[in-house]
Amino acid sequence: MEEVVDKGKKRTSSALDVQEENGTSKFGSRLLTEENDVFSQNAWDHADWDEEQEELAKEKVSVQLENPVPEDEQEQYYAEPAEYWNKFYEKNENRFFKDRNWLKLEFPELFSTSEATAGKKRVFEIGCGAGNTMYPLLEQSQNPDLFVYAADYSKTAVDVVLGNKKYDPTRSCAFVWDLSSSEIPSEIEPESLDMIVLIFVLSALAPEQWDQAVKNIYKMLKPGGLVMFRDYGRYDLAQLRFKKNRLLKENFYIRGDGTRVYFFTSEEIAAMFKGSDQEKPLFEIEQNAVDRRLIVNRQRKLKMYRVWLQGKFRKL
Ligand SMILES: C[S@@+](CC[C@H](N)C(=O)[O-])C[C@H]1O[C@@H](n2cnc3c(N)ncnc32)[C@H](O)[C@@H]1O
Repeated sequence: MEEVVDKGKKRTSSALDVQEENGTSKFGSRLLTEENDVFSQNAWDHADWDEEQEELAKEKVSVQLENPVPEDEQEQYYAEPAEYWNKFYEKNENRFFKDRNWLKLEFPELFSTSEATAGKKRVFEIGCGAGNTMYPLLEQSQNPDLFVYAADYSKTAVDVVLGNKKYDPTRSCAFVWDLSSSEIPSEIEPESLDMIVLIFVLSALAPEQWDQAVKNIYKMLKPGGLVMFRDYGRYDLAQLRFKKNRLLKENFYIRGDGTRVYFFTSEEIAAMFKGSDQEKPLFEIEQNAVDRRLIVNRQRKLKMYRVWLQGKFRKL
């Protein structure tokens, strides 16, 4: 099992170092029952989050709020955000392909599309990066009628997907597309998809783009189609580690490599998928969970929390 540990080194944040932690069972099973045992291992699942932690987190965030990115520097991060991801993929070459044991455990519905008897299924991985969902799904697929689309607004990321020797145009299609754009991609028919995968991508959008993103997702899914979502939660250690002059807006930051990241609450996610200007909700929420893990640095006696949100939303 891969653990996230704080090596206590000084470093600048990058999109590479903040998104992974694998569990061997649903949301993990390393339970801390005796507080005195806290430094006896490196990580605990379902960690309690008490008032003291909440206060500490708020204090850190209030320092960040008082010291945002200088106003005259902010515009560049809104102007061409995909450029920073292009640089990220140029620089990191193959280091971003992750072995995701948790994917199948957390999203069995996704993998049910790959069963021999599943029939015609269409899945779309948005913000696909290197294809961290598409490739494992296709690799184990027994379903000749499964087709997987993958899109990213970073051309370099899409080139990485296309350049993978496992890329198979008879079973998949990768292309450049921005989730926040006003049109759905020409490759995809309205109401044609069974599932959409959003793993660590909504967090890269600016809050004013959420609405359009959800509209696009809604438009592409069949009625009854499912969204699989996993992303950063409020007060994740990656948020609390941000130093001064990295905050663009509340809970929205610029990493050292120029990529943007938002830290959500589950209430924000629920509101987003209900749809803002609709009386009738767009999606039924089947799961909207907080996955909180306590990460311990035994040497430095430090306690930190990873906080992820995970959701499953069904188009009504
Ligand atoms: C943190 S990475 C996650 C990549 C992949 N989903 C994974 O989990 O490995 C975020 C990805 O979303 C892409 N992205 C960010 N904003 C996007 C947008 N508006 N439209 C499409 N892709 C976007 C980035 O280029 C990047 O590849």
